[in-house]
Amino acid sequence: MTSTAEQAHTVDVERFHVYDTTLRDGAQQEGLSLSVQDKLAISRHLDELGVGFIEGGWPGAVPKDTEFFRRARTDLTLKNATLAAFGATRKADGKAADDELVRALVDAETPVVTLVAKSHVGHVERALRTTPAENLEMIRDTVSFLVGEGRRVFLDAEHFFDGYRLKPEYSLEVVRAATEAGADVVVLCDTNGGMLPDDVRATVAAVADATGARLGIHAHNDTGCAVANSLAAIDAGATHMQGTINGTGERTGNADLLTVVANLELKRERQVLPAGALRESTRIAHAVSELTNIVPYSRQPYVGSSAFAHKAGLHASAIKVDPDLYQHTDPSLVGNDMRMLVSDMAGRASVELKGRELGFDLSDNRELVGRITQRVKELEASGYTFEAADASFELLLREEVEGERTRFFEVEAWRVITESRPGSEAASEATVKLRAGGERAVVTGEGNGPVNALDHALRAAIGTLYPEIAKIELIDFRVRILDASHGTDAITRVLVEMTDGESSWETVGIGANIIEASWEALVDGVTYGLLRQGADRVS
Ligand SMILES: CC(=O)SCCNC(=O)CCNC(=O)[C@H](O)C(C)(C)COP(=O)(O)OP(=O)(O)OC[C@H]1O[C@@H](n2cnc3c(N)ncnc32)[C@H](O)[C@@H]1OP(=O)(O)O
Ligand SMILES: CC(=O)C(=O)O
Repeated sequence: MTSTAEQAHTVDVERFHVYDTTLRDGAQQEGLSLSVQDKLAISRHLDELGVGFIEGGWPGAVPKDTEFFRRARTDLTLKNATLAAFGATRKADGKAADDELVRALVDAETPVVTLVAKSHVGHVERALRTTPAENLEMIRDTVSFLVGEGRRVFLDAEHFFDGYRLKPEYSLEVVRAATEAGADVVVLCDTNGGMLPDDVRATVAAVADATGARLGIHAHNDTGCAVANSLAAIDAGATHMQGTINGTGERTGNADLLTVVANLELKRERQVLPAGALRESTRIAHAVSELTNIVPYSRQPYVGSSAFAHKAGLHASAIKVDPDLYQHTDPSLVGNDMRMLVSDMAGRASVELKGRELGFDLSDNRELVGRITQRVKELEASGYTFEAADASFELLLREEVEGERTRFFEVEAWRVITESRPGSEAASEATVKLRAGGERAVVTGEGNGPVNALDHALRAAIGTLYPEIAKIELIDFRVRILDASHGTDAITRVLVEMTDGESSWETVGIGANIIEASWEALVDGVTYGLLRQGADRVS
């Protein structure tokens, strides 16, 4: 079952196990439901990242997981990772060989089986409702049966840290029983996620000392310390780390594997993934977010879109000298990018760096940069926001650089009416009057709402002159009332997101009237899209 590539990788994988449980514990997150197809796709990403082990699920208990392991045999070719099936020790007072769920683990045909076992005496007595001695027997019997079936066994010692605090001798007995029966690694689990790094470090060191077993760590994030606890355990000698991509998992989640791995490689100088693989982490974090249907967390360490985004003017001015002055590491090492945010907190350096990001060299024009900075501050004070509307900022910047606003058409007027009749849904009709290519157009459009109707009318008015508009699509529309105390009199801010299928951009509009704000954002969005498409201006 081991390919040449696997053998070439064996040394790294064995020295330190990066064990991914996104497909099992990660899928225990509220709201997350993975199909077999999703699991296969995520496995391929995990393999590209170079994790050593992929825990695919619990065969026999969860039908989808049984099917995943069946499909994996034919549909999954792994270069780096080894598949692990997860399950529990046999039931009390039975035999592992006769236990249906244990047999399902064998039937999954994975090289590795990870067994969850009780290691807290209180859980043995109250949750398993058996004796401490029988629990040890369940562990010995199940581990040795699976080893006899040719499986490599890892043992997840559930509630280990709480159990060790209550009755250390019993928890140590569990570690010894598992290793004596043939388990390769005993993974100490902070199942309830209540530990802090000092407890974890001290316990792992004491258990290693008392048993000599190879230890792993499985940390949950209930105290916000899952990553710190994983690192503490590794510092204390654990050589196997379990985590999930983006930290998904039961309750508050598991240790984010990407953060732990980046910390090990970049802060501890311990290579735990194949050379260069860390640079794939941002891409893989986003691919897994997509597959798990979870909006990426922008403030996620290392891989989040805000992880290297800089808003404060003073930060930007230092970054202009050297990015290291305000960044803890080089974003490219994890496949991320530095970004400048332009807002009312920007200074000249922010605008200059943002300009550079957009392809404008403003370095020798202090007066121009100062003017743009001032305009941004004034516009933001009136309700605009440019950090979320890069495209509106670029149009403003071009206006200042080129001395005129980029326009593909001149709007003369627009109007919308919305009609509601009993028994049918309200519908809108918009009229747009504009000039483009030396011609005047007066066009109407219908839609299920006023913005939709305006969008249709605008497209109809310029579609012949600018066929590129067919590629441009409105994909998101967000409205925010800026001064809630004014109720319906308040200023409204609208953010519009558009795409041409290759990339997306956001624009902003404000107004006392929601439709006025929307129209401004819509026109800027279409203008920016035509600019991106390289449309020839004919107005
Ligand atoms: C810490 C973790 O996250 S471990 C992973 C947890 N994951 C899951 O639970 C997801 C999959 N689970 C399932 O599909 C089901 O819960 C099953 C198939 C495992 C069990 O289902 P059921 O038999 O219907 O029982 P239920 O879900 O109520 O679980 C209780 C049974 O599990 C036993 N049990 C609980 N913990 C363990 C354990 N660590 N090892 C072995 N058995 C255990 C209990 O003693 C009880 O057995 P009993 O019915 O013979 O008294
Ligand atoms: C095994 C496991 O998922 C836990 O103890 O949290």
